[in-house]
Amino acid sequence: MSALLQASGLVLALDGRPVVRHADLALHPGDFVGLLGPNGAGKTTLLRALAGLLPPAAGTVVLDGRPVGDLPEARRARRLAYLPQGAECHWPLAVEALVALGRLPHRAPWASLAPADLATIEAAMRFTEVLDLAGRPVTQLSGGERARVLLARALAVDPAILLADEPVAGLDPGHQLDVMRLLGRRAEAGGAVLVVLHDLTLAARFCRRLVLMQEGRILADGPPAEVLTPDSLRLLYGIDAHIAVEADGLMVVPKGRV
Ligand SMILES: Nc1ncnc2c1ncn2[C@@H]1O[C@H](COP(=O)(O)OP(=O)(O)OP(=O)(O)O)[C@@H](O)[C@H]1O
Repeated sequence: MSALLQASGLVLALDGRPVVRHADLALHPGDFVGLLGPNGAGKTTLLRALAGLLPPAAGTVVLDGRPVGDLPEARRARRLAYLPQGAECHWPLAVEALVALGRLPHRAPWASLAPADLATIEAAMRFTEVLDLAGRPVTQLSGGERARVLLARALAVDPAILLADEPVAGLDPGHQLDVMRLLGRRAEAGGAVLVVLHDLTLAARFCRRLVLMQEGRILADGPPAEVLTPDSLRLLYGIDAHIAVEADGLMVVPKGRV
C-alpha cells in the first residue's frame, strides 16, 4: 500500500541549529501512530515539517506524490489537519463558528455552508462532546474544553491525515479515553493519525505503532509491545518503568529515575 505521507532523510534546523537528523517516517491509510520522546526531542518540529509548515534543510516530505510545501495551500489544508500543542484562542468566536472554520478549505471563499458541511461540523462536535458548548465564546472555556473544540475543528476538515501534538494533554481521564478511541476510529476508517503523547499507557493501549524519538533521531518504529521495553524507556527517558501485559494492552508505570 502506498504511503499517504512519506518523510525521507528529513533534516530540520531551527535558527541554524539541527533539531531533527535524517528522520524517515511513513504514514499509510489506517495507521494510528504515537510519537514519543522526551521534552526537546524534536517531536513538534517533526510534526510541523510533516504539515508543510517548516521547510526541510535536507530530505523530503511527500504528500500525494509531491513535496508537501509545493502543494497549493487549500489542497494541503483539505488533505491534512495539524493540531498544534496547547493552541490558544484569542478571538471570542462562538464554538460552533470556530469548528465551522474546519470546512473553509472545502468551500469557495465566502460561500455559505452546504448541508453536508453542517452535518460534518455537527458530527465533529458530537464526537468530541462539545455540542452543548456551541454558543459559548471559545475564550471563556476551560483548557480541556478548548482542547476538545480545537480537535473538533480538525475533525471537521475530515482530513486524510491528522497530525495532533499532545491532543490529550489537559483532558480528564474520561475525555482522554474518548479522544484516543475517536482517533483510533478515524484510523480504522482509513485515515492516518499521528499523535504526540507523553502518556505511555494510553500510547501503548491505543496506537498500533509507536515511533520513539530522541535528540532529533528516530530510535525505533514498530508495534507497542516491540518498542516499549524497560531498556528503551531507560534509554529514552532515563526512567525505570514497570511494564505489565494486560488483556487490552500494555500498562506502563514509571517507577523512578535511573
Ligand atoms: N525557534 C527555535 N529556535 C531554536 N531552537 C528551537 C526553537 N524552537 C524549539 N527549539 C529547540 O528545538 C528542540 C526541539 O523542540 P521541539 O519543540 O520540537 O521538541 P518536542 O520534542 O516537541 O518537546 P516537548 O515534549 O517539550 O514538546 C528543542 O531543543 C528546542 O529547544
